[in-house]
Amino acid sequence: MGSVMYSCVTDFFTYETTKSVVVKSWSVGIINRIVQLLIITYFVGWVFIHEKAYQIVDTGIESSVITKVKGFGHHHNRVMDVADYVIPSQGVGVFCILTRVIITENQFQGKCPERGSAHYLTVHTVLVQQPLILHNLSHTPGVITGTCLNSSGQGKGQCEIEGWCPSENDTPMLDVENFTIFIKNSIRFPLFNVTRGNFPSSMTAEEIKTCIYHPERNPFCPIFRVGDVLSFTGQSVENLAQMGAEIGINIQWRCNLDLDIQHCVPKYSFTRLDAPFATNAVSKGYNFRFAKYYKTENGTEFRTLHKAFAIRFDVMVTGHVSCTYLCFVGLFSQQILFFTYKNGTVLCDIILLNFLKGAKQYKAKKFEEVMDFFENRASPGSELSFRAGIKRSYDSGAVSLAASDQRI
Ligand SMILES: Nc1ncnc2c1ncn2[C@@H]1O[C@H](COP(=O)(O)OP(=O)(O)OP(=O)(O)O)[C@@H](O)[C@H]1O
Repeated sequence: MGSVMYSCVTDFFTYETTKSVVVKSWSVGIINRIVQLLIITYFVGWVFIHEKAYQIVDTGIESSVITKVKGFGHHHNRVMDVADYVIPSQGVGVFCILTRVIITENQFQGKCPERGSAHYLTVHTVLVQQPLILHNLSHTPGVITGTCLNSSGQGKGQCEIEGWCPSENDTPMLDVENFTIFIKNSIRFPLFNVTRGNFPSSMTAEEIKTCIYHPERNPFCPIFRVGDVLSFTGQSVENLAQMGAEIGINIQWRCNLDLDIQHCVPKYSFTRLDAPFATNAVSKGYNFRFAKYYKTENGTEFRTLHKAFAIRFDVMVTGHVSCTYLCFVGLFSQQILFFTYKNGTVLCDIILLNFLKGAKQYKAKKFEEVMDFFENRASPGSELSFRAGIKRSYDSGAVSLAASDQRI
């Protein structure tokens, strides 16, 4: 029993290491060195210097965006505020600021002339010729009844529609240039567990209320003037406001964690996202309709229809974080344990082959010298030497092997 225990313990306290065979061959040796040189050149030149492989890079980012728009505008002698011209009003990352609204008040169900000009006259022509088609036309504000109103007697006039009356009429509005947008963006790089906000935590309420973003003078102010944002896109502000548009506000986080975390700051850029349609003949900008419904005292429903031209802002966040391996290990010191475990065998080999009593014998076992069979055949007696196989002679420290003339 005792001897079994003893053998278990001695079996447990063992160390395993790999055994290498050193082949002294010109041909294989040259190929080996050339391949090694190519691999080292590839790693140093391409992987390390060009691709910066000594850095850990991650583009995964978690982000949250909150917005708030402020400002006043005049429309039909009424002062409009944020509740009137920002949709939705909850302060999300994608929101619309109305720049022009066609308001058609007090619409009741009934029959009335369709408003507008040339477009609807064409419809009227079609009406006379093919009445059935008209029930399927989606661009009329109601169902066309087939009756022609206000006719000038020359085939021109207005179609009668059945639906919400009166139908909408074009009127311009709002000057949005001086509205301001507050953007609150918080991000996290999950790989490194680093969190950042788009304005300094030391910023006071006074500073935030008085600052306006400018790429050089005030790059970290989170308040953006609408007129500035539109002009940063390089587009005509009047055109954008007139027809509506989609504007991208990109917040780019490019952080190098080898530097102080204070250098991890946002960079803003602005683009017109619907630029490919800007010069189209149709659908140049962005607009939509919505209605507010009411009831009269006697219970009849009526509504106010809004056709809104709006600038839709889309706040997008992108991230790129880098860090060298040393910085990574510094951030995650528990990783060092794994690193140490992996490199434990290397350390043990160094001790075993250089510092322990009998290091020479261990080396002899670990590195076995074999002479090249074909090269050795050229010299007399060498075949025997090869068959004998092996000479295990090592200098202490480096693995230097000497050919043997010993024959068996
Ligand atoms: N669009 C904006 N333009 C200018 N300043 C703004 C804008 N939106 C918010 N702020 C200011 O930024 C600060 C932070 O806004 P936040 O909405 O978090 O606080 P608040 O005190 O509830 O804001 P509010 O002044 O709307 O009541 C406040 O001082 C606020 O006045």
